[in-house]
Amino acid sequence: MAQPDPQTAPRMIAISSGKGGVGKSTVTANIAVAMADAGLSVGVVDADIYGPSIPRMLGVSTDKPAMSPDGKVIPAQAHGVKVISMAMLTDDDKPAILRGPMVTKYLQMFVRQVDWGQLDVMLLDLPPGTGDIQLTLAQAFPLTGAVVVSTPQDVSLKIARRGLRMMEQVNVPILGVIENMSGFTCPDCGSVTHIFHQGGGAAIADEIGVAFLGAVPLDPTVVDCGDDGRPLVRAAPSSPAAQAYRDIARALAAGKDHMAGIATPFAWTLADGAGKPAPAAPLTDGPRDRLVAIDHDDGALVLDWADGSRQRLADRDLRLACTCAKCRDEMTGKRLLDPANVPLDLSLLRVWSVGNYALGMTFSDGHESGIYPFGALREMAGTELEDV
Ligand SMILES: Nc1ncnc2c1ncn2[C@@H]1O[C@H](COP(=O)(O)OP(=O)(O)OP(=O)(O)O)[C@@H](O)[C@H]1O
Repeated sequence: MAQPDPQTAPRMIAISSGKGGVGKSTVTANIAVAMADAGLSVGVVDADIYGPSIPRMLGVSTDKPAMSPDGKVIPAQAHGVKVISMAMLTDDDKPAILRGPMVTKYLQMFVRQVDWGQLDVMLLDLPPGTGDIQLTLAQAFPLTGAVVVSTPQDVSLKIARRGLRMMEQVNVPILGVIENMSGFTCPDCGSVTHIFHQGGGAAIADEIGVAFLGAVPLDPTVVDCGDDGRPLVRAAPSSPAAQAYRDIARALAAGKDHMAGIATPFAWTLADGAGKPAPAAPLTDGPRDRLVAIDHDDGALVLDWADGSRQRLADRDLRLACTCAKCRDEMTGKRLLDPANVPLDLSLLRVWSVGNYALGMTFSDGHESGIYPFGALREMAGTELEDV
């Protein structure tokens, strides 16, 4: 598999929320147009498979998309933004009833089988919650990071905190928190009055140690704009909410987090070295569970971590540590794999990235269903040398 070029791979940003109706899709549509207005090439994947609303908000047709001569789906386009959505593949009044694996298939298709051209930024409007689709995305794609949208009410903020923790667990960097419907914009004089609590989004961002990207005021015009397919940044560019969207878009487009750690995705065949990721520049901050280099030497995988430590994990130990459903009972955690059945001379054949948070491996006994999260690898007893 070809490695993405950090210079040309788009920033892939997931827009998420702990609960529905907090304005995540409205934020996505507006910051996409604000980024396009700033000269960036922007694609939006409406990953809200069960309730797609991006086409309506951007005013794009939900007709079945055309195909390019090389068999790719041609995205719709509006306000300088390319869009693909489930709404283009289903009838308006038929809900998408899909099981997890089908959702994964569609999302893969939306990202990889669409004729996006050269994008600077790809925004993924996630469905609300911390379920299957969010995990699927984190596993399947090398997300640059995720943004969490919340309203100022305590319940919404509490749920947002859960979303932030989930992203942390799967090693998706959190680019920041957006507080939406924060204060009310008077339709007559344009002044903003804080009718709910204020500052909860900033407090959560502070608590988790991530950026607070901005507060978007409640503005009745936003609703009409969403219904008319003309985002607020176009319909009322001088309103406080439009200004807030533009500031958020600028902060997200300029982030310095891109491709921190080794570039993903990669698939490395050890025998001939094909696809081996190049070492990344050392990181001065960020999570310690981030790989900056990977090698294989004398029957062991050698992992260099962001905090400067190096770990050597023997091929056979890695095979024995597999926690897939064939090797470990999912309910009791009891090991099902009998070490006597694992050859002493077993070796590692292939290593690949799983999202931004784990490695997949093929061993010489043909086993390849295990996923090794970075956190779990770090906890494995190997030879760990601090500060090499
Ligand atoms: N800043 C705002 N001021 C006023 N209305 C807003 C604002 N942001 C969003 N809305 C309105 O709130 C409603 C919900 O917004 P939206 O569909 O973007 O939420 P969502 O979080 O994507 O919801 P879901 O994911 O559950 O579909 C819409 O009617 C939208 O126009």
